[in-house]
Amino acid sequence: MTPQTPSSSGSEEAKVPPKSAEERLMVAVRIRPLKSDEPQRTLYAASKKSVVIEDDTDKNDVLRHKRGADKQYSFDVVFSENTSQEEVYEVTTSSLVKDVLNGYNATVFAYGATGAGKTHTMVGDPSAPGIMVRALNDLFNAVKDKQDQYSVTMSYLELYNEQIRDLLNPASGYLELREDSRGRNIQVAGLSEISTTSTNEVMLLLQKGNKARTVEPTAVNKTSSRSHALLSVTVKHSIPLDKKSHLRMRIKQGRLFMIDLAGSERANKTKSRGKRLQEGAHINRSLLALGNCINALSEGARYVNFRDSKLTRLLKEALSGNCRTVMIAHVSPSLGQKEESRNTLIYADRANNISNKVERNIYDVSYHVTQYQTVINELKNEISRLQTKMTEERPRSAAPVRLNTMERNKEVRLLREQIVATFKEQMKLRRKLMEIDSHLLGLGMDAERQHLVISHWESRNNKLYKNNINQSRAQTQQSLRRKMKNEGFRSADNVGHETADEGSDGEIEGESAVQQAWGELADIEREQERWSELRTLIEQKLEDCRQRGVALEDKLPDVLSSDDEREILALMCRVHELEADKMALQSERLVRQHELRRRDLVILRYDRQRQLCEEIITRQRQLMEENKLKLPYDLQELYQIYQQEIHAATYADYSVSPIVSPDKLPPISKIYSDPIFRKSVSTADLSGADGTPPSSADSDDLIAGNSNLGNVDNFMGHPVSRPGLSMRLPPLQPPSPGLAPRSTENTDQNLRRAISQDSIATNKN
Ligand SMILES: Nc1ncnc2c1ncn2[C@@H]1O[C@H](COP(=O)(O)OP(=O)(O)OP(=O)(O)O)[C@@H](O)[C@H]1O
Repeated sequence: MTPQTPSSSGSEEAKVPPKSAEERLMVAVRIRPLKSDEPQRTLYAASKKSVVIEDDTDKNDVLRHKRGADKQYSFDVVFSENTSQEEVYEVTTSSLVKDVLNGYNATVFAYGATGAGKTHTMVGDPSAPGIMVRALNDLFNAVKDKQDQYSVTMSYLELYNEQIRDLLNPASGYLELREDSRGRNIQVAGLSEISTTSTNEVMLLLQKGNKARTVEPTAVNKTSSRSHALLSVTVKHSIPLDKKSHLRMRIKQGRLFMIDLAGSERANKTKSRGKRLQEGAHINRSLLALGNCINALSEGARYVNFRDSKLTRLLKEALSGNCRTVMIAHVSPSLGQKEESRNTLIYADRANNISNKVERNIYDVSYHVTQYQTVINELKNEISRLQTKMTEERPRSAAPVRLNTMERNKEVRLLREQIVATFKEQMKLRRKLMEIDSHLLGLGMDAERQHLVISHWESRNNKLYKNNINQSRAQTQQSLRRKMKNEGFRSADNVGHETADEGSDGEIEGESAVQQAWGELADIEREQERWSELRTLIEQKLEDCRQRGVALEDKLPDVLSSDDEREILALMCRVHELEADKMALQSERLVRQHELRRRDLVILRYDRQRQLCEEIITRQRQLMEENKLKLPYDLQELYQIYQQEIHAATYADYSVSPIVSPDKLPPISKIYSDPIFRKSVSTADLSGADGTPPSSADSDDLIAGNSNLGNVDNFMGHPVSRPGLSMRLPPLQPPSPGLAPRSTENTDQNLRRAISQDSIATNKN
């Protein structure tokens, strides 16, 4: 959603425009129509962006009237009483749906007093469907014809009396809200996430959920929602990064939350007693917590207490995280609801000041050969089991035909659909597992890089890192504490009196690099733990799904009676087989890619060795020339053959004849300055941009994988020389496929620092 221009608030003050990286919460106000039993109006839409609450003092009181006691509030948009459901959806939510398809998170929530029209806006009725129905419809229509690229899951929960219930599976009882130690990643354990791409199915699910919701009549609203309802739809878009195979994918994942809050209420107005009263108290408590959060956020408070209620914990991301959020505040125009309407407008006005940092959720994943092979084997087993069931097993009992043809056909069709559905679900879960494995692999590589930084530092300090990881971690922490203490002492005593024994800048830099590496490593370990847990969960789901499939297949022999039916199921198996074959082909391609990468590495190594030989020969020849040594004939011949070989390989494609005479002993390395040679030797950045022979510093840039870093020869002000090598050597590591989304820049710098420290130490010695 492109946020609308910020409007002035209730106090009519101009607002500071939001920072470019941030997006302000959009606030809309909807006024519901006056009811027949509500004789007097007190509130109206003054324009498309403002609402007026009339002063209810005597209109004949001229003096007071003149003072302009009517209060005007301005918002991003104000919907008057006769605004259609469609318009409300178009203005507030339709753009959010597009955003979600593009990988953004978005939330739209309805806020307001009881009976103000929240459920009408969010759910509506069959003749005037609300936001939830329209958004789901648009989402599913958008992905309808691209089911291979999109996966959509939905969940629907209610928060009733501070208890969470799954509206799609109410039998599951109360569910627990979980979050990590930092209060992030809030999840409802055991909530059903239903995966579907059928609009009809999703509408049925929504209806089912709405029926399960707790609704009771009160004096204010005959169908008062006694709970907060949260509908969540997650859309995952997988885009292949290599055109032919699906081995590397770019994933865009967006989530849309649609929330119908319960309305705040006054017990004397709702005439609530007993259970209703208790519900009202819970509703009010959670809305109060929400109000407090809105207050704190609108004032830019550094600490906002989301922990006061489950509602605020669930809304945390929408109010302060990576999420585009729209609040639709609902008000009644009735004089009898004036206080409630005023309160709603005040909170809506405050919410106008809240902004979120919004970014797209995009990440790349690569699938790996071994993962593919396991999946393919498992798929093949499934298929062969299914085939056995079809061909070998006849109906167990020579059962009389129990059902008529139509019923039987229906049964077979149903069974077939169920088997296909479980198969598809299995494929999806297997892909998910592969994604998780890929991510874990990426994390493992990240961890490896950090270990490398640390082990470099440790080896410089003559410690054996691998045997003493825990000890090393403790030592670094100890040294960090020592350093902090020193710094505290220094700052207290006024900096500028540093003594020589405090170590060189290089040591301090090295130490901070290693400390950073330990920090990164701890983060990576935590993330590894989280992803491993997720893996276990998906594995469990896959096993459940597989069991379901087996149970369905067991029914096959009983229902298949004609050869036609067997034929249809055989075709179905064929489709599955083809799917497995497709995966096998993808895997083969991956194997070939790996092989090519491995060979590239071997070539690079040979090339490096050859360059070293060239350098040695060149220097020897220089020495011979300088000392006027006569070459023995056989050596001369060898030089000649060698030179011809090199030039034949180098110039083959360019038809440039080498003019080199072995008698005059031109240095062989002269060929390095020839651009054609350099081009042919390697496409992997072997030469400097200006055509000069690359330096060892360039080589380090390659090792560190970052050619933008500064010159290592002058790293941290220290001259660093690399004896013996005047030419650039290609990196020994092949470029790793774009696996992990984590940034490696810091690691690279740290690694370079650690390596540079080594050289400094070598030079000093
Ligand atoms: N814009 C509207 N147009 C027509 N009828 C409306 C509109 N808004 C609300 N209503 C009607 O007003 C009544 C109360 O609305 P609704 O149930 O949506 O209120 P609510 O804010 O969800 O209340 P609660 O918090 O008690 O659940 C319903 O009968 C609803 O159909």
